Amino acid sequence: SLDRSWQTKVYKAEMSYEKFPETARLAAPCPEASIGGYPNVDFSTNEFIAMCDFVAADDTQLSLSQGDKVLLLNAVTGEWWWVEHNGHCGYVPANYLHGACEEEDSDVDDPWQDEEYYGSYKTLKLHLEMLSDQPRTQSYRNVIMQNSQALKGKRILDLGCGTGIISFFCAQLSEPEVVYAVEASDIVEQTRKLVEENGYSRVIQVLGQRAEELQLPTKVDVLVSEWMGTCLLFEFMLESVLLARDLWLKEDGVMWPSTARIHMVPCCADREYSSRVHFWDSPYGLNFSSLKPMAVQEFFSTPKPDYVLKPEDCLSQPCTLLDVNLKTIKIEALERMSSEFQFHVDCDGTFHGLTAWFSVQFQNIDSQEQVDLDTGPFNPLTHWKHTLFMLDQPMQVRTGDKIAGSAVFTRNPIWRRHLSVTITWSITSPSQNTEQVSTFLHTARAT
Ligand SMILES: NC(=[NH2+])NCCC[C@H]1O[C@@H](n2cnc3c(N)ncnc32)[C@H](O)[C@@H]1O
Repeated sequence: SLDRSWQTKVYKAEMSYEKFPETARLAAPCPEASIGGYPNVDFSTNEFIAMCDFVAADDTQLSLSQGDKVLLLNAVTGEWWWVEHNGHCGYVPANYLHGACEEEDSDVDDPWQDEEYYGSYKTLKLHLEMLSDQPRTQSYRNVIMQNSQALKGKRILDLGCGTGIISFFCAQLSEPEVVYAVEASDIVEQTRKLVEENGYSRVIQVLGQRAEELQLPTKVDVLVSEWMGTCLLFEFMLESVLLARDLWLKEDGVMWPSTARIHMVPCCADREYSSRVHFWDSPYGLNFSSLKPMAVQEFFSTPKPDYVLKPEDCLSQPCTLLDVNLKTIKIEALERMSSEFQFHVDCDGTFHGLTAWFSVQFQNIDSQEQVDLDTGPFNPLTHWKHTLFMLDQPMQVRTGDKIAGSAVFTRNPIWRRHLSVTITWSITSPSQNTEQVSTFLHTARAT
């Protein structure tokens, strides 16, 4: 029979390895690292911080609130650690905890990992990938074309301009008074040359600095930026955009994108599950199935940021988890964003995981229309692809079943470009009228 109890899984979305692989060395391994074989946990300090609330499921576990400091007494397994907090001891899921440092600021000397981050944008690789992404780049071009009249004589800030493509669209398709093209990585030297060689030096002013240090002669009418990362938020460049908004956008100024949404859908991901887990059943006729739990742990405790979801693998209509208004959202709201969801399964199949993607909308200046860039499975694929959150244990679901729960996006209190996603869900069938029989934590240790 189908296990109907609540499941919770914390995915630590430290998926930056593709972008700046050096991050791996940031969590310096230490001699004790052999405890339970965690490659990246720094045991030199036994103080850890709870990265999000944890509700004990029984009296052997210890409830914590986000930010609580605990003492690690025994890293019993990769999943459960025996810790002490305010005189109480108990088990806590290891991946709810982040290595605290004695002096908060000294050990974490680069919480934004800016060296790796801007280092990854100084070469052409990522800029080629972004410029080659037609749906992405064409959306910005369409917005500027549709607002060509409204942009006449306006001051525009293009934040994180990269090679300057958005600034070029503004100068080429309209007649703004000025476009401030701001770029912190070394690619900016090339951008300066491109502006010169394309004859836009009178309109486009290239500023080689971080948005955080930006000094402009006046406020601007339009703040346009392509800041979206995997799962919308990853990299948290959004914080820089909101900072620039608060400092340099006029009261009645326009944000492009104007709104941003995260969408999610339950899906079948049989190929992914088979190739990583069922593989161990009988490689070369041998029984390696005892490795399956380790495979689930290793491959499914972080989201897969480059998944391509096919429409036919969706098990229900998608839902919108977050809907952010970029003119009004406050920076502190980014620390923790949560949302309930409810999916009505509309086809029989295997529920392997949940896939997320984002869409952004650009509000026209002089009309109600808007341009929509939707990176989801029903639209042309973009370089962001989709983000797959795999369950540890797939479940059979049938038409009419309901998958309900919540997703919490928790920004990493220490590594400021990272986030964790905690997904809690339960499945109920029309035939079954049982309430949730128990709440148990299904966590996975992230590397
Ligand atoms: N959509 C994304 N995920 N990435 C595409 C835009 C990122 C571009 O903005 C630059 N960039 C990112 N943050 C900043 C900042 N705070 N100040 C200036 N440039 C920045 C970065 O160097 C890169 O060229």
